[in-house]
Amino acid sequence: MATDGAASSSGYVGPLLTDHYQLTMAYAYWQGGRADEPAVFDLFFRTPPFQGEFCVFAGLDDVLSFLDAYAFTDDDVAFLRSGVLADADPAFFSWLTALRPSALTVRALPEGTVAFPHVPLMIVSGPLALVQLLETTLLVLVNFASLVATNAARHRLAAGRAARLLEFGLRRAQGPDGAMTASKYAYVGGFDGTSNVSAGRAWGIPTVGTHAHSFAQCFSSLDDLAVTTIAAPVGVGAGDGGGGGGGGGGGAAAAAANGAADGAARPPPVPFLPTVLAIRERLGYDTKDGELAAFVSYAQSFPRSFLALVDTYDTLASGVPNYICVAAALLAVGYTPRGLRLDSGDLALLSKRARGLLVAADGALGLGGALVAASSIVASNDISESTLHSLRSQGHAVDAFGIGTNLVTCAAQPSLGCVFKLVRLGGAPKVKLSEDVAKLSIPGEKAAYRLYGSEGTPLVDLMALAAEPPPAVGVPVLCRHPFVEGSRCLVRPARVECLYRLRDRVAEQVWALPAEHTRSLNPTPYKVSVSQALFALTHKLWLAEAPLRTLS
Ligand SMILES: Nc1ncnc2c1ncn2[C@@H]1O[C@H](COP(=O)(O)OP(=O)(O)OP(=O)(O)O)[C@@H](O)[C@H]1O
Ligand SMILES: O=P(O)(O)OC[C@H]1O[C@H](OP(=O)(O)OP(=O)(O)O)[C@H](O)[C@@H]1O
Ligand SMILES: O=C(O)c1cccnc1
Ligand SMILES: [Mg+2]
Repeated sequence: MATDGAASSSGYVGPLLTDHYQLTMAYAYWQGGRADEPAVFDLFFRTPPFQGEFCVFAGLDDVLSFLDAYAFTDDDVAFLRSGVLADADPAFFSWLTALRPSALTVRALPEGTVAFPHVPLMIVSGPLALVQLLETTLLVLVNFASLVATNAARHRLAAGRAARLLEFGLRRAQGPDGAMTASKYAYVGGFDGTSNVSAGRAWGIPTVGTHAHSFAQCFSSLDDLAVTTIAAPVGVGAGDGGGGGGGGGGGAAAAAANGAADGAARPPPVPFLPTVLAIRERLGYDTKDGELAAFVSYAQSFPRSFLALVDTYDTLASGVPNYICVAAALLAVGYTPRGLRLDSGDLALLSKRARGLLVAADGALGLGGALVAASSIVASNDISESTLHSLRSQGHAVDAFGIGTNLVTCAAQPSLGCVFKLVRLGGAPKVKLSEDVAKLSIPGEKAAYRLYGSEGTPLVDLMALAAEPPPAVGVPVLCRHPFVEGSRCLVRPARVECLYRLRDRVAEQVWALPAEHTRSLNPTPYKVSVSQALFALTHKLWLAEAPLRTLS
């Protein structure tokens, strides 16, 4: 994904995009002479989202852009002096403006890594007060990005590898920043394109689009057509205007086909409406003229990427037959149509019936399969992960799904609970205690490894102390449940992967996980473990730090 010139989704990202208490703590650390003590914080989640067992780590690109530019400006300082830190020693502000990201070390999973609970997604080391100041910003940059990337990956698992997935959520997202972040990280999570043109510009994500109901509504009869011809196709590959699914990039292609781009000599336009009407006659369709006129008009503008929304009036009685007439006429003229979009009703049933109509018309017109092959069926309308599972189990003929609201708003779970916890200070490991065992933090500066079995599938993630030697291939390593003493196993890895290194794209990783960890209903937990040394340290610290209550 291109990232140049698009440092982050939002203009708000900077040192003041933090919680008030981070600044007050930083001041107190500074005043107490502790600001520069070397500290290590882990950023991790405890519970995977969507009642699943995995999360796709995302947001690193935005985190690194934020850190690269990290510096308090004079304006920032003036604002803090006017309120948040009104009574602070002026020398603190000199310290604050001198802060630079070069004092930090960030170890992180690569963007798009499949991650599991408690294994740090990022480990940030540096002066205590500076790292503390980063907490909220890193969390806001990682939480939603990872949530939406995970949501996208789950939609991908539900739709299957072959389906094209198009993100249509801009109008329904949580504001412009939510929309931009969702478009960006849905792509990281495995979507193929977005309708969001600004995201296309910012990150090079392919943009796609069909048309809305309003376009069909604007035509009442065939008399609404300004012309009845279509530009003659020019050059080779007149019909190949890009990938299937939603139409993309058709405008330039159509302009060129119409001879509008450079004014160069073009062949004269060829008759089109008569061809469309002859096909309608031949197939014996009785369809709405206004809708047909709309499709003809759209095809005239986008002859290489014609994709029609077919449910404005009656999907099977009018929309699909009208699409067939225009698409077959495009084929007759020498273009390749793109497909149709269903946006209401029973999408399994309608997609199969639409495919049936396409097959029948293709046969009746003697097209040898060209109409069927060219015509992608796109479905939209409040599609969710569970709709995709249901459609798959029913059987359907959809080639591409346009998904908005449920994807970008993460309606099934609106937030991810990543946290940022101190695990080491001035050389000493630190824990945070909790009544809830799953909320205990694992102390110390850690390394993490993914251990693979002989079949190439991941078996377990192992956290160890950074100072420990890494596990070796073929050598059994004791993997202990971080919290449950009796739960442990010996793993003889066929492959050992250090998690804080470059990895494959997310799409491959989610499919590589055994299906029991990725199924949508009651998935089996993936094993996350700690080494014997880290287990011993964790439990020693818990005992040392936990107050011993006297009951009387
Ligand atoms: N075969 C199917 N199995 C399961 N869910 C489906 C199936 N077909 C469509 N859906 C889903 O059912 C819901 C249908 O919603 P609703 O009844 O509000 O739409 P509609 O009446 O068909 O269309 P609209 O209200 O946009 O005109 C959508 O979430 C859609 O994705
Ligand atoms: O349903 P989503 O997954 O959010 O996908 C985006 C929706 O946005 C568009 O229409 P819109 O919903 O604005 O109008 P409509 O309901 O009349 O189709 C499109 O036709 C989809 O239905
Ligand atoms: O291009 C489309 O079909 C589209 C784009 C955004 C939202 N709904 C549909
Ligand atoms: Mg809708």
